[in-house]
Amino acid sequence: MRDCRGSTTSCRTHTSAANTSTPPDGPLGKTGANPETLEYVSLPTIEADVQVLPADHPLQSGRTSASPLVTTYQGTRGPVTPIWMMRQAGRSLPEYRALRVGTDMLDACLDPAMASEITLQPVRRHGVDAGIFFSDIVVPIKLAGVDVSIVAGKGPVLPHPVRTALDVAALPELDEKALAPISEAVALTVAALGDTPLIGFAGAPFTLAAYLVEGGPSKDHIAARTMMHSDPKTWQALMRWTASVTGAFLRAQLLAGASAAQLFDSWAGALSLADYTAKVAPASALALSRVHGLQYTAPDAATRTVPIVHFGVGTGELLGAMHDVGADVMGVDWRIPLDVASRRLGGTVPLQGNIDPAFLAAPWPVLEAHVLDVLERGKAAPSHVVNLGHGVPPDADPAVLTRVVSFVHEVAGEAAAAAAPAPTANPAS
Ligand SMILES: O=C(O)CCc1c2[nH]c(c1CC(=O)O)Cc1[nH]c(c(CC(=O)O)c1CCC(=O)O)Cc1[nH]c(c(CC(=O)O)c1CCC(=O)O)Cc1[nH]c(c(CCC(=O)O)c1CC(=O)O)C2
Repeated sequence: MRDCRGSTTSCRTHTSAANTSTPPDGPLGKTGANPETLEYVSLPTIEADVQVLPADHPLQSGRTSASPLVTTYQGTRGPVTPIWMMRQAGRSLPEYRALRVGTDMLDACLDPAMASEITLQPVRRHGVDAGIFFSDIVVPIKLAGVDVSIVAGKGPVLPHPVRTALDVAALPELDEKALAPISEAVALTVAALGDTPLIGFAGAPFTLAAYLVEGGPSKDHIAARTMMHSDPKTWQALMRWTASVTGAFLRAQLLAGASAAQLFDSWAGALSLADYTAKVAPASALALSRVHGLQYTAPDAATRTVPIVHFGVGTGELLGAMHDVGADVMGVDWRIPLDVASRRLGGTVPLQGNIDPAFLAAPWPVLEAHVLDVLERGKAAPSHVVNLGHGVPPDADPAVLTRVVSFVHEVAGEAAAAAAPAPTANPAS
């Protein structure tokens, strides 16, 4: 949790202890990258883009600042263990499938009324503790003017992969006015959500760059990892571009009313720790610098920043490095138990996760035992928001998802009741 109390002008990004030098205007702007060698020498110190959230923002007006999600992300354990699920909106819901008939995925993302309605569907149905904005990680790339589409059953496809220095130089800058449909959809959603927080999200620079270089989904991201090593200058320019568009996308969602942010580096698990730290982390820090400085006054009068979650798949070895780019909360996939993840993070970082999506189709007693195990292991962290270890599978049974949400709320409620002091018999006498 970053509490900017006492800070007059800025709240800086989290930086690594190794951060010693700050050469002016390196390849990532005012960062710690060495412009001579084009190698990152340390995590950058980047000045956050400071801005006080508008008075009617749900965090500033107090609608969501004391919600279970926000306070748990800030490290406080309350009587409710909040739960939401990645991909809670979308194909698992019949109401989504009905609404999407005849509308292309990216068109749906850019139709404010439709994106808002889809975001609200799982909140109404499941009673989750947050909405996740319905969009996609490639939306800001599309809004910048890059040719990208989402092919059903395959994922994002780019007919012109970005492979050379010229390709990178030709990438169009994102005109932030193009983000208007995103801001509009978020504003509509937040108005309907009341005191339930909305989470904004974006893809991290590496995961986006991997799509751009490969031209679509791939197993091992070998083309992207090859560019990283064989043409570091082009790689850095590409990472700078992706950091810029994705940072702007996330910032627009938060300014328009989202109460928390999640950065997805879904494919970072393909990287060694050394490559992640040297070639990727600085760009993720740069993207997050666009949202670190968004401040509000909390109910306890402290100046706080919007909570930021960082999530990746297969990133058990990278947890510390991914936290160091400036995350408040670490999302954990199903591969390592939460108590192990917490230990790796020094026991000080709020966690989110990590029900294995494979259990959703198991008989209820098997799923129930798994959820209880996740809740128990989550106690090792300062606080815990329940989620899946990755997205809801498209064929998941929505009734099972609702049951998991009620069960998590119930178990937490029972634990809180058991911990409360026993009521005194006949207090009047
Ligand atoms: O298969 C994949 O998950 C990756 C490829 C893929 C992406 N968008 C896509 C697809 C095709 C598909 O889902 O079938 C295409 C995509 N994005 C989305 C949907 C809706 C759905 O899953 O039914 C769909 C399927 C659309 C359809 O065919 O109807 C929406 C989406 N993507 C995402 C989010 C954020 C979230 O999960 O909470 C959200 C919105 C929130 C929500 O649905 O509740 C995030 C996303 N999109 C994407 C990635 C990259 C990850 C990866 O490539 O493994 C990631 C990050 C992640 O899930 O780890 C790219």
